[in-house]
Amino acid sequence: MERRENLALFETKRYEGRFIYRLFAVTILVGICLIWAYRVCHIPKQGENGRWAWIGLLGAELWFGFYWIVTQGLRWNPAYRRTFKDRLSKRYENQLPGVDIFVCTADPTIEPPIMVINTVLSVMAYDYPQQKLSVYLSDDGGSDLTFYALLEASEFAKYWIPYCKKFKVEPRSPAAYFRSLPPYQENANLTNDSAIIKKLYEEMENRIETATKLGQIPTEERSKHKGFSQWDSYSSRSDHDTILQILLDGRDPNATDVTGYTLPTLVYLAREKRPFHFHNFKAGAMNALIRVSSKISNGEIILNVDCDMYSNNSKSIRDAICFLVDEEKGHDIAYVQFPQNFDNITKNELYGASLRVINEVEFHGLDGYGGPLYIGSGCFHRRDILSGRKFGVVYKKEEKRGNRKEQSVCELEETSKSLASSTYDENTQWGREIGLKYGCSVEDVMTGLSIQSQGWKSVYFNPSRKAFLGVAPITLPQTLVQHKRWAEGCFQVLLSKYSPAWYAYKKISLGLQLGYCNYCLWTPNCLATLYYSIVPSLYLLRGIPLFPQISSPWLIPFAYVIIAEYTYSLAEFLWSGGSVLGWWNHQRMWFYERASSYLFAFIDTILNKLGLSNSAFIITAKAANEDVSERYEKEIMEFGTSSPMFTILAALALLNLYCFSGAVTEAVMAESVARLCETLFMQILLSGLLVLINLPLYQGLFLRKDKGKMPTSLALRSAAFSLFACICFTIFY
Ligand SMILES: O=c1ccn([C@@H]2O[C@H](COP(=O)(O)OP(=O)(O)O[C@H]3O[C@H](CO)[C@@H](O)[C@H](O)[C@H]3O)[C@@H](O)[C@H]2O)c(=O)[nH]1
Ligand SMILES: [Mn+2]
Repeated sequence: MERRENLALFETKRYEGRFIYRLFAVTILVGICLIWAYRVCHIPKQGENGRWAWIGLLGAELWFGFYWIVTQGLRWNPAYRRTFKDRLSKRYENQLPGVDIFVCTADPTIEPPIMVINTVLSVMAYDYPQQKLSVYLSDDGGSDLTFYALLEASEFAKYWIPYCKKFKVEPRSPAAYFRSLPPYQENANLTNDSAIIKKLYEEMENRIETATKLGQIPTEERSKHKGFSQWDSYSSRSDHDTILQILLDGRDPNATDVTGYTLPTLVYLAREKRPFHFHNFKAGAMNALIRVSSKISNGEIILNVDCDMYSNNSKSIRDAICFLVDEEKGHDIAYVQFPQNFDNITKNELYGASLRVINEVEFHGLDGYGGPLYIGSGCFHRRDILSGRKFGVVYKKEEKRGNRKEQSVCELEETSKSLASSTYDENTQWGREIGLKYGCSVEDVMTGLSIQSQGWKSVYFNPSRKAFLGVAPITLPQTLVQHKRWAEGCFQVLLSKYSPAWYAYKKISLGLQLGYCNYCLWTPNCLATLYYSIVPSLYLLRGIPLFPQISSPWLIPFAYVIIAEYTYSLAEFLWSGGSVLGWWNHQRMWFYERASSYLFAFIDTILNKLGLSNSAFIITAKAANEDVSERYEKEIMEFGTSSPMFTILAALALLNLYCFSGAVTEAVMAESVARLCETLFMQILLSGLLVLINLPLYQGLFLRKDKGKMPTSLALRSAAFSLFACICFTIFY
């Protein structure tokens, strides 16, 4: 017999080089302490120039140093996982758990139905016993167009799934698969099967796109399916009954694909919406899905994906199950989170949307301390834990599916509908102790933290063939708005009952607490960043030094920390598979997010706490017009709209341009370049770097003519504003 270790369904490895990293981190910490010491020892005396600016810098540097320590929780102890799917098949092939897959969509215009059903098809075609698979589409848009597309998909699936199995197709989203075929196959070399399936797909795509464009479904299609009658009582997307339709029933012996094999169950759900009942965004949708699916398929495992995140790896469901059914270590694991990757990232990732370092470094770090955050899409959960099972309570395998067998599809639909009513949650524990948490714009992070705080572990699995690919935002305003929602949500978590800073204390490991805080403290970063990007530059304009002179030994810790940290961050980025220019673009986004998204998130969270505003969920667009897409492909920054975020970014960029050029001109005129460099070197460097990183913004303000440039009114406004700030400062200081 094999030894027990050889039979484990997964293994965990620690990163070998972590000791070298730790040594490096200690030297940085020494540098940081020396910088603090310099600030404290050299505070200008009362009445001397720059005293308050100096104290402010001390505050900013204390913050940055503290935040740097927090980020160490993500790098100190990374873990890497590997699964053994062959062992899983050998031991469990006939007793694999049922898996319910939830796909969420919310708006047919910014989440086109054709994209949604490609995701649905990709998860229907998982390499998994089909009778154990159920796919639910939750449509918060309540759109008959999306329903129509799903109906089409349920027909196409009968050809697509057997085709995928026969040819071991990857990826199993038809659109992505046909895109991935090399061009020469386009015409001659397509096998007969491929040609047929491609034609079927294109015809379906055509019908769906036409309907979407016209905004209505052909009458004959409408009359073909009784499901459309549920829209008769529909008045608007925020006011309608529950619409529930079991399109394919896995129990039905006639619901088979063209080769006679069972198809997965496929369900369309638009939960009830009423104008006077708050629907809690995605968390509300997920909770309705948990309840409805418990009646219909009651799969032990739940996978959630966003409607744009198709499965790129037909095996990942088995990977996840290796963790959850492992006899020795499996029962402590509540969820398995896969990274979120995107298939529309350009070479140098202009908007830093790849989440590269988070995926390749930081989440492995979290995994070393008890497991990653739950970040929504791409996460496999145990149903009973989401439904409120507490850690330590012995799991009783209850009778599955209840009396489902005796019910007809119609009965089942009718009895399940009430579970998706808009008032179901009222006066229940849903949204609090059961299901996903309400009231936070990152419902997932808060839910994951409360699960981990009970004692459960989670697992991060990052296979080399990416498990899920989605659509990243392709304009600057979309990116900044998405980051604002994330930052605001994470800050809400910090201030909530489930705060990683106090609630989780001693419930999760210190490393994991730091890891959570790293994200939960994104928002307050805006203050120190704004301070650092404004004050030293203004003082440069007045010629007042705020950093050590170039000949002073105190410059060494500054130089060391800056050079070592930037070199490390570049190395980490390259190691994660990025390019040098990609890193540079990331640095820009780092600055933009802190100076705008996080600032607005900060203000909104405070207002929210004071009861003065409500946070909304602004859904990220997944489609764009050709003009915008073209500029995205060329990596030209897209501004386009007038947003208060841009006013701030533009004002900051221009302020630094004035200060930098002002200082340089003065030095050249007074022929005192050497003296200037000696005393103000760090400030020149800082504002010079800010000018350099803002080059695309200056172009957008003054040089470009296309539709993606900054609006002229905004350019004038921010130019005037920053000029005014500089003049006031020089005159009145
Ligand atoms: O009222 C709503 C609003 C949104 N959604 C769905 O939620 C998903 C995420 O929305 P998206 O606009 O794509 O937000 P992202 O910022 O890209 O989403 C990330 O961040 C969210 C908040 O943490 C997570 O829920 C997601 O899974 C994660 O991919 C989409 O499928 C939407 O259709 C709903 O179902 N109902
Ligand atoms: Mn998304």
